[in-house]
Amino acid sequence: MPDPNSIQHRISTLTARLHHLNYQYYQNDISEIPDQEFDQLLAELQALEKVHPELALANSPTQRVGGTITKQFPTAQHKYPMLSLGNTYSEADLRDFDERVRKGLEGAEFAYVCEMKFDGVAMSLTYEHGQLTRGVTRGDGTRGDVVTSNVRTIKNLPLHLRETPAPPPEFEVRGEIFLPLPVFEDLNREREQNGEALLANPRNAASGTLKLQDSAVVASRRLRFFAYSFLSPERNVFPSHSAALEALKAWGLPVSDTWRRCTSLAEVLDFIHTWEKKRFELPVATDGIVIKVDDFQQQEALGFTAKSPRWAIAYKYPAEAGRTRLNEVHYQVGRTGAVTPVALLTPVALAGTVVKRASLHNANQIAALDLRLGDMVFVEKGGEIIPKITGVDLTARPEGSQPIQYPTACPACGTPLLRPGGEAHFRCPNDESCPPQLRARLEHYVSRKALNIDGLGAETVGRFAELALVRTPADIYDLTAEKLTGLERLGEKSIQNLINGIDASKQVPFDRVLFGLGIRYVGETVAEKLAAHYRTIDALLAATAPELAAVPEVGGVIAESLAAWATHASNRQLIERLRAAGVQLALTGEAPQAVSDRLTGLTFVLSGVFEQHSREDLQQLITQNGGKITGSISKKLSFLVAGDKMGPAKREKATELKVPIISETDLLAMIPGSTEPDSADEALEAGSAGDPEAAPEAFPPTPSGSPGKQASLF
Ligand SMILES: NC(=O)c1ccc[n+]([C@@H]2O[C@H](COP(=O)([O-])OP(=O)(O)OC[C@H]3O[C@@H](n4cnc5c(N)ncnc54)[C@H](O)[C@@H]3O)[C@@H](O)[C@H]2O)c1
Ligand SMILES: [Zn+2]
Repeated sequence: MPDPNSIQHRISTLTARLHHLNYQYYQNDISEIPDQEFDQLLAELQALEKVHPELALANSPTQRVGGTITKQFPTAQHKYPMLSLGNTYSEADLRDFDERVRKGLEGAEFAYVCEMKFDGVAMSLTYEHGQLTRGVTRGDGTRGDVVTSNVRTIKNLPLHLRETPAPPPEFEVRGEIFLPLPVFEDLNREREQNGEALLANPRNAASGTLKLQDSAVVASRRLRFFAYSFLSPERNVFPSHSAALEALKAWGLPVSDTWRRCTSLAEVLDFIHTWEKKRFELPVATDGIVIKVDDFQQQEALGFTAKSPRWAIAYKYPAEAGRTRLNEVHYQVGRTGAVTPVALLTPVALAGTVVKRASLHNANQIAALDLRLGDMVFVEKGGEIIPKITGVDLTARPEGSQPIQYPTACPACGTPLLRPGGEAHFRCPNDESCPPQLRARLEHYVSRKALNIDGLGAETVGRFAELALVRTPADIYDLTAEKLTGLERLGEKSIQNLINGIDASKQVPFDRVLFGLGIRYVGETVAEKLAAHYRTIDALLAATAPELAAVPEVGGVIAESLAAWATHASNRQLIERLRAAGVQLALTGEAPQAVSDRLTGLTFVLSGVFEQHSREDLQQLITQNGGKITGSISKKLSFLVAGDKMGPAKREKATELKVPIISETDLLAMIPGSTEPDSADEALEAGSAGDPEAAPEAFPPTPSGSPGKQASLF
């Protein structure tokens, strides 16, 4: 018997991790890991909770639908909860599902309906007397956001239904809102040209669009809808799901005609195999198929778990792999000089998109794969994540090919590259004048989490850099309307907006300015800690490396990097020019700034002694991220954060009330940035499409976001 303490620990770690991933996924439209990995973690938690139900935390992600509601829209209660779907990647699991259904129906005959699983945003629509009256998102499954005016802009969605056969006076339709693939590709092409980060997938794009407040903008985005379920207060309107689908179609609702009624598991598997490749010809992203028991009475007999129906399951297709030729390796230079190799491939269709580039991470990986130009390589792509090369087809290796020689000089400025001991990346040390480094630093300076200059996005500042209008952040403050007049694509209004934005950025607090300087390893959290500790840039730059290293959260590596930065004359000069421009280089007020609202709606009790942070620091972290500290343990409490030497009474009470008990590490895991070594910079440099910055202006990763991908179904 394994140690129950370690199981309890694993359960609480998994719980916190999954809560965090759900938050990122539904609120911010960010997938930190591929779906398949997420599903594995969830399956592990389910398995542990099954064996140790007494250790399961209240609120467990195995019991809850992932999304929540936002503050931007009115909300409404769902008449019938909008649940999730159990899912699997294996045919063996489908056999088990079939077995369970068979048992549940006690040998009665039954049929399935197989449908494509559209990868968009779940929507509940109400029709009254044939008129569309309401559109509500899944939200937390019980309540959702009322987004009727946005939904009304969807062109293939009828506002009035056809009357034959007569629709019931009131009913609900559920379905998926999505962005057609060609529209998505257009959008990304545009973004690429503008130098903006690409949207990871059509689901993010659809979800971001639906969260917009301005329906006119939503209308311009060409969203579409597919209906896949019918619900009504009147029972027995239809005998079966398939009959309902036909009626929906007759009323004029868009129903994808890809569905099929299957009378055996063999037919279901055949459907799965048929669509495995063919689905990429559809104009909509799909990530699997949904299998539902057809007969409504049988559905009712089978019922639901807390989270999903027992009469349906989703089969998800595994990450797509392909084989194509490696033509070239391109070397990108990032903000801190790190050189990232990117493979340029003969275009290959993979997971519904055309893949032309794949990440190679670093020189070690090229060597490990023994890659050669002209090789046929295997490329893999999960739903979201940037494609990667997983191997070489040695049988197709061109004759006389030579291992790829990693460059010894910077591809942009020619400076010999360095590879400090132990690091994976080669670096261009010419941080003072290597053009891509300068440009990336400017982009970082104006980015949302740094100075967030209105009217001056990454794309514009990049253009200014190319035109030699700006070289360093200080040059931004020398821009004037005269200097900008006459530039292409920059009207009078934009110029005024930009100048106002630059002016407003002088009010941005010191910690964000410090972050904006783009000093290696000084990420958001470290910048905050340093600003809080030293209060002024002068005090900070006067500190020695050992002094810096003594600040909580600031390790030796960060300290060395900062101290080295401070010794450069050009950096000192930059600071003086920013000072002269009026940029905040010292903390002013006392009140701690909100950093995020990742913990909004959550309450915490801290108890015991903590290892990594003082209790005060943890309290501050929680409040800065929107959470609340309360004194006593009640049923409503979201989490008890247990430190060393926590009193047994507290633990007992929390256990009794089923309040999840989490560790300091679990808490920190919910607040990204609080634990990461700030070399997360490296990941950003690679320009990943999974990058948190991937959804800027046009698709705000809404601070108080709304559910992205949602499950509905009934
Ligand atoms: N990568 C991550 O970090 C991360 C985090 C959270 C969730 N996820 C992914 O999201 C999934 C869970 O999301 P979910 O709860 O929204 O469930 P889901 O997406 O797996 O399944 C339910 C959804 O399928 C949709 N759907 C599409 N076609 C349908 C059809 N024909 N019939 C019925 N429903 C149909 C519905 O909108 C419903 O919302 C997980 O399986 C995981 O892969 C990933
Ligand atoms: Zn260089």
